[in-house]
Amino acid sequence: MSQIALKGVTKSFGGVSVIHGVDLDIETGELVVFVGPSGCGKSTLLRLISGLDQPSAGAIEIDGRDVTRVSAADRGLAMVFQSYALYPHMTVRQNLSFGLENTRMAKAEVTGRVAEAARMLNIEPLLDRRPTQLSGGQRQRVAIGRAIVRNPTAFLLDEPLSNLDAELRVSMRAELAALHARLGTTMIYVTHDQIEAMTLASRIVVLRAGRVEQVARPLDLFNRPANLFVAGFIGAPSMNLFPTRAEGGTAALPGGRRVPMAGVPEGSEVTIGLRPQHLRLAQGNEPGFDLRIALIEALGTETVVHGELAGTSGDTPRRVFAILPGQPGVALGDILRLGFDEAYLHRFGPDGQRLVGPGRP
Ligand SMILES: Nc1ncnc2c1ncn2[C@@H]1O[C@H](COP(=O)(O)OP(=O)(O)OP(=O)(O)O)[C@@H](O)[C@H]1O
Repeated sequence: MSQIALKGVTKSFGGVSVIHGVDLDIETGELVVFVGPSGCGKSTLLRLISGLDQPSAGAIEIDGRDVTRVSAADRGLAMVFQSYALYPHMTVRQNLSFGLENTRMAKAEVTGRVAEAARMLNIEPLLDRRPTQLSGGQRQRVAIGRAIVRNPTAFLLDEPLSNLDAELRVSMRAELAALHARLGTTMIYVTHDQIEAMTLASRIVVLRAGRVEQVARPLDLFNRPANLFVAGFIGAPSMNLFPTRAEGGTAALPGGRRVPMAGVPEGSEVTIGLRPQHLRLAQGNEPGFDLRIALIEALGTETVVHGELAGTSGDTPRRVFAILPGQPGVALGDILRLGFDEAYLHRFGPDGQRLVGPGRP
């Protein structure tokens, strides 16, 4: 039995439908991350699970109990927001204990839980300060501490790190991963940050316009995107997608190289995907396609090349990204011939869904 289950959950605001029949099962102890473009419904879905909003149709179950009409306070979940939402007039200690005192918990129990959370989050020296006397990272720790002391069934985190600077995000990300491993409590986490999603998640839920596009473990999502949307959304820079046509069991890529494309009707419009990191400088006479370099991002460990397909006709030349290892010594305007291994090809059918079959992952 899943711990948190969404069954046909739908949400409309003033007649406008924003969540369209979402089904989702989350197991105990998972860290599930919601990702998707701005406005796709990540926060709305989290608020529906938390009980801050009510679904228009469908049901939400926690530990087998239908909680669809149960108030947020009685669902046993704890929410952590991007904005921290700390009480400014209270000390850190009071911020941590306030919610528990309201439940009439015994004082000794409250003190014990606050001390344990403060120790876990390394905020013991800050207990007598007010939020204005804390850095952003410290405030976020307090917000997480306030969730921990409640000993919730699950944590719901809405972009908890997005107000922090880049360096702090990285360290807080590691702390959150360690915290999750230590507590073993289910977490549902909304983020815009793909690195956060890839590194933290047990499974990622990719949403688009209020619908689930794919639910999978991070590397499965990267290696086997279910459709063109997920292929283009996961991975930065994005997967290169080449629309083409199936002819005689093969399909042509720019530059003329033909690759196997069995199992689709002759003449179908298909798409071939190649990740930037799977393109490499062609060896000898190896067939490939020619890219004119339009931009170079030299990162030291790797070089991201933005190229235009040489010989592309029409007004907008096709952009192709390649990630080359190290510092290959390329210059703007150079023409590179890029090759690839067929094992790395992604194939999508006329409906945009991944083509799977013998010999294809
Ligand atoms: N209270 C509301 N009233 C009306 N429309 C709303 C309300 N809350 C959200 N929406 C709409 O629902 C859609 C989903 O919003 P939501 O905030 O869940 O998206 P999101 O994926 O979290 O976006 P972002 O990544 O930008 O935070 C949007 O079109 C938004 O405008």
